[in-house]
Amino acid sequence: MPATIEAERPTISERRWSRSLPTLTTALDSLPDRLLFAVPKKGRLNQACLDLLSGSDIQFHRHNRLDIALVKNLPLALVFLPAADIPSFVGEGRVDLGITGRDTVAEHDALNPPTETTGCEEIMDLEFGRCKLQVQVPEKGDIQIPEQLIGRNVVTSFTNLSEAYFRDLESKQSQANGNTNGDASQAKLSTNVRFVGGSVEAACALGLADGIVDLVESGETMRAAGLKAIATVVESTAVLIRSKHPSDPKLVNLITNRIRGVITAQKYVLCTYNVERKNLETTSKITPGKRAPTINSLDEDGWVAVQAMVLRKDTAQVMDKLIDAGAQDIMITKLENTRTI
Ligand SMILES: Nc1ncnc2c1ncn2[C@@H]1O[C@H](COP(=O)(O)OP(=O)(O)OP(=O)(O)O)[C@@H](O)[C@H]1O
Ligand SMILES: O=P(O)(O)OC[C@H]1O[C@H](OP(=O)(O)OP(=O)(O)O)[C@H](O)[C@@H]1O
Repeated sequence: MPATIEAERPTISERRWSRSLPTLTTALDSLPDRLLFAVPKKGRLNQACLDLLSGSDIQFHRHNRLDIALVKNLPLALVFLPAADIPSFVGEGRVDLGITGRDTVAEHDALNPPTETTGCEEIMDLEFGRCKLQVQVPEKGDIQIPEQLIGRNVVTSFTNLSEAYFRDLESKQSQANGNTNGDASQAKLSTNVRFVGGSVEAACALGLADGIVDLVESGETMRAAGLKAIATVVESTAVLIRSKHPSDPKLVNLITNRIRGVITAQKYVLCTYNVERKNLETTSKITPGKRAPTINSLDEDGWVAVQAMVLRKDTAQVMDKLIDAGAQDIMITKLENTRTI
């Protein structure tokens, strides 16, 4: 059950609809008039996605254990799926829109290269869920570079990306050794890449692997397991993706604009201050705004009031610089929502 979105009482037709739902597949088939939007059902991206839907005024009621929710105020249905499966559903056009990690899209594409009609199109970087898929080895071991893992055991949940990564390494090494017999990239992989679904970091200590390929955010899990990173395979954040031919492109645009508005509001704050007109050129360079700062005259001769959007992460530095440039009465206001182009 989503924690931050307070569920409203379902309508009678929604209750009937959910009672009549035997499986997810038949449910999807019975929703021809609704755009389908996949969101991670659990895990690291789940809560941020629910917050994004709430900020975008996408109202829904999710019944306990049910992986589909009808949206009350738009012709949309949410489908709750494991993050790693979302690129397949979107890429094959079964679902129109989705939010997942860029790493999962890359993992899908490594096995199913996009064609003119299949594959996912990235609409927007959502700037949360930032992490790196990295090659890791025991900190105290003898392996220092990924080439030393060639021909050895590697464990991961990202087998397609890992195989592609080691295939590339093997092919480069083979060329460096002067091997020109045939296409090295088609040769059998000598590195043994094996799949595990979770707790990948335990594989080296348990003797299952010489190295792993796993996600790193803070690095705490990696260090706690006595591992160190020696290479990065992919850098990832959460992304909004769409299928190549969504059922309702206009609605896709509307949802995209709403989500972009929420993301912008999270990223920026509104900075207002008063400044003497003679210092305005300097302060405008500090706060150029997204397009240009808004400037209003003050009732006091020679003074103006300025408003501009500032990146939230730069707020303290911008305020320091404004003070040095002669600005006064500086205020920072949180943005609830935005619609900018
Ligand atoms: N430590 C992390 N920090 C930031 N983002 C992460 C982290 N781990 C995973 N992610 C992102 O979240 C996506 C989903 O990963 P997660 O491990 O939450 O999935 P899950 O397997 O569905 O959930 P769970 O691990 O709870 O079973 C990843 O593909 C990645 O994009
Ligand atoms: O660098 P950190 O901040 O420590 O995060 C990295 C960990 O997060 C993910 O696992 P998760 O906790 O989602 O569980 P899992 O091992 O079951 O996938 C990932 O697989 C790492 O183990």
